[in-house]
Amino acid sequence: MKYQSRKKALILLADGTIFHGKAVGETEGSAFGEVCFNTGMTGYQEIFTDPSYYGQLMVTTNAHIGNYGTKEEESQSDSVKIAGLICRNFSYQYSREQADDSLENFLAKSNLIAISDVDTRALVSHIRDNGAMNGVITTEVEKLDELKKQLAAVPNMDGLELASKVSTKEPYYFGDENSNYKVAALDIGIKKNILRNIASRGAYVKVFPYDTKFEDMAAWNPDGYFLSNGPGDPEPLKSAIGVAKQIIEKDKPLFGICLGHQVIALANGVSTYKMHNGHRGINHPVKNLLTGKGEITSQNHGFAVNREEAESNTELEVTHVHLNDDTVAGIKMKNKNCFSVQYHPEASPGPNDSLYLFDQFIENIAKAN
Ligand SMILES: NC(=O)CC[C@H](N)C(=O)O
Repeated sequence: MKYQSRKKALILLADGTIFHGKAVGETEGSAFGEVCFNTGMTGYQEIFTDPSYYGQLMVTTNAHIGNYGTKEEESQSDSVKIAGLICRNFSYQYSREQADDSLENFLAKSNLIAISDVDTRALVSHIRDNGAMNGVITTEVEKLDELKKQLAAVPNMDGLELASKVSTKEPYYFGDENSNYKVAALDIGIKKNILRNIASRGAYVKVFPYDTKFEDMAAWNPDGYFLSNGPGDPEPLKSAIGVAKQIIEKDKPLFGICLGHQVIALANGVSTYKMHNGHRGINHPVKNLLTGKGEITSQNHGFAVNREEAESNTELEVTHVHLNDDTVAGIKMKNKNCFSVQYHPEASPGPNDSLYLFDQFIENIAKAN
């Protein structure tokens, strides 16, 4: 066995609770962030590279992580985006013919701090009962007092703007320029599989940096607009909220996913709030109130749209609800070409029940043209 005497490691939570573990491979150092957990049994590479997780320490509840290696095309962005990994059993060996690397090498390329052999069931129960909180994972177990001080200075996710940390610096194109339609996407943390899903339905996408003005997007003359998923609190995203307001005012086809959905709600004067614990997994049940059908969805969010405000807003209709806790899972505007969902129809990872939403977006664009 390669790592018989692995270094001691631990996770210290903001409330002082400590869980012990061991360093993964050559991992050394400390990583701070908001501790959150994902219950997906597959899709670790997609999760680790999803820009929405920027600044978060990821606890994977599946008992085995790494056992099918990694494969370039499964990454949802150009690098690992989580702040650190906490897992139960880390597999140094992998068995999948198509894999092109081990998870250990994949994470090492990003110098990610990862710890394993943690009692993740106890840790998840603690977070579920006490709510989302910051933490630090470390191999510097002798520096506990210093780490406690540093941890106290880590900002709370509530109120934190993070889209600027993951957004593209320059606009870029995705798809076939001879497509039927043009979609302008505001990158506040976009996942690759969203781009694939829009492009494969006959739209050429231009991706714009998070702080692009509406006029600069409109100058490309797009047929529709897209607001992406992304990390952090939606509330500080004043520029994106302004862009959404202008798209809505012009009644251009607009679709938003997750952070983009929250931005659309805020553009309509509906507030968002930090949840006790977010939804992160690939088996979240949602009901489509327009069709009465259920869908099993991929989710990853720690904020949500205020349901009472959304329901009493005369411009809006709540179209989807989360069946576990009745939170808002989707909205549309009654008299505008605009809709959004809190979850991830592009999956990656997760089920494909909700792919119809991309078809709907393209139909909305077609109707408007
Ligand atoms: N996946 C996302 O877009 C997440 C949105 C937002 N950062 C939240 O946690 O609620």
